[in-house]
Amino acid sequence: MNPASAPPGTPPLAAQLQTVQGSPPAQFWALLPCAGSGTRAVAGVAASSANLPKQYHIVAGLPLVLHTLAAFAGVDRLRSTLVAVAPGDQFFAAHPSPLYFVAPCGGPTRADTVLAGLRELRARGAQERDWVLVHDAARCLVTTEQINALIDACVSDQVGGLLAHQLADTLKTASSGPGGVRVVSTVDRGDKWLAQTPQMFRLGPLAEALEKFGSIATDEASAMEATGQHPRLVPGSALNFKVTYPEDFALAEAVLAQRMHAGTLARFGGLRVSEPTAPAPSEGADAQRSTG
Ligand SMILES: Nc1ccn([C@@H]2O[C@H](COP(=O)(O)OP(=O)(O)OP(=O)(O)O)[C@@H](O)[C@H]2O)c(=O)n1
Ligand SMILES: C[C@](O)(CO)[C@H](O)COP(=O)(O)O
Repeated sequence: MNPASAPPGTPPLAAQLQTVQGSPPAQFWALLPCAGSGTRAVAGVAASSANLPKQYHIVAGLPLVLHTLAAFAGVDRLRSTLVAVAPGDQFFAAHPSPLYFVAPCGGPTRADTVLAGLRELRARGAQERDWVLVHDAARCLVTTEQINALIDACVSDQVGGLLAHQLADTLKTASSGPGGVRVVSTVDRGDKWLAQTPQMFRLGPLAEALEKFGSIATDEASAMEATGQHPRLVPGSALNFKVTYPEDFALAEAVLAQRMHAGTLARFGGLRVSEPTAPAPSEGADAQRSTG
C-alpha cells in the first residue's frame, strides 16, 4: 500500500507484515513478465520466427516460455502463477492451462509490467504480506529445485532475496576512444554477483518500491535497494541465464535437450552400463564454477 494513500492511523507497513496470531500464513505467487519484444535476440533468428518475441521461439521442441512455466509448475507451494503479456498478445489463447493464468497487463518497461502484474495478483486475492516470485519469462533454464531453494532461503528473511551467480571471470572497466575500446582498470570481483531471477519479495513492499523507483530499477532487488533494503543473495547457476542474444537459443536448446534425454533415460531404467556416467559438460562445468 502506498503510505500516502493509507487511512490515518494505519500502522507502518513493517507492522502490517508481522504475522498476526491466527491469521493465515503468507502465500507464494509467481509472476512472469512476458511482455518484452526481444529486440537483442532477433539477428540470426530464422525468418519464420523473426517477428515473434523471443519468449515464443521454439526451443527443444516447445515455445521457450513453456519450459519456464514447466519449472514453476513443479513448485507445490505456489498458490498460482501469473503470466503478464503485452496487450493484444494472443499466444496463450492456443496454450491454456490450469497451471497458470494470463493477464494482458504488459507495460513499456519490465518494471511497468511487473507493477501491473502485482495489481492483477491483488485482484486475484493476493495479500500485501504474501510473497511474489518475479521471474523473467526468458530465463527458461531455471529449475524447480532452484526455485524451491530460493523460497527456503528467503521465507524467514525480513526483506526477501534473489538467485544470483558469482562472477567466474576477471572483471574490467573500459572506455572508448580513438584507439578503440580499451581497459581502464581491473575490478575486484570478490563482492560481485550477477543478478538472476526469480526475485522474491513481499507484495506490499515490492509494489511500493516499484511505484517510487521503477523508473530507475532494472530488477526488483534494485527497487528494494533504493528503499534502503539489502536483499539476500542466494547462489543460482550459470545455466540460469537469460536468453538475450541470438547465440543464447542454441545454448538453451542444448541444455534442455540434454535434460530431456536424461529424463528419458531415467524413465527407462537409467543409464546403460556402456554409457559414461559423468555429468554432461555444461552441467558439470557449471557445478564446478558454483562450488569453486
Ligand atoms: N516491457 C517489458 C520488457 C520486458 N519484459 C520481460 O522481462 C524479461 C526480461 O527482459 P529482457 O530480456 O530485456 O526482454 P526484452 O525486453 O524482450 O529484450 P530486449 O531488451 O532485447 O528487447 C523478459 O521475459 C521480457 O519478456 C516485460 O515483461 N515487459
Ligand atoms: C531482471 C534481470 O534479468 C536481472 O538480471 C535483468 O536486470 C533484466 O535486464 P534487461 O536489460 O531488462 O534484460
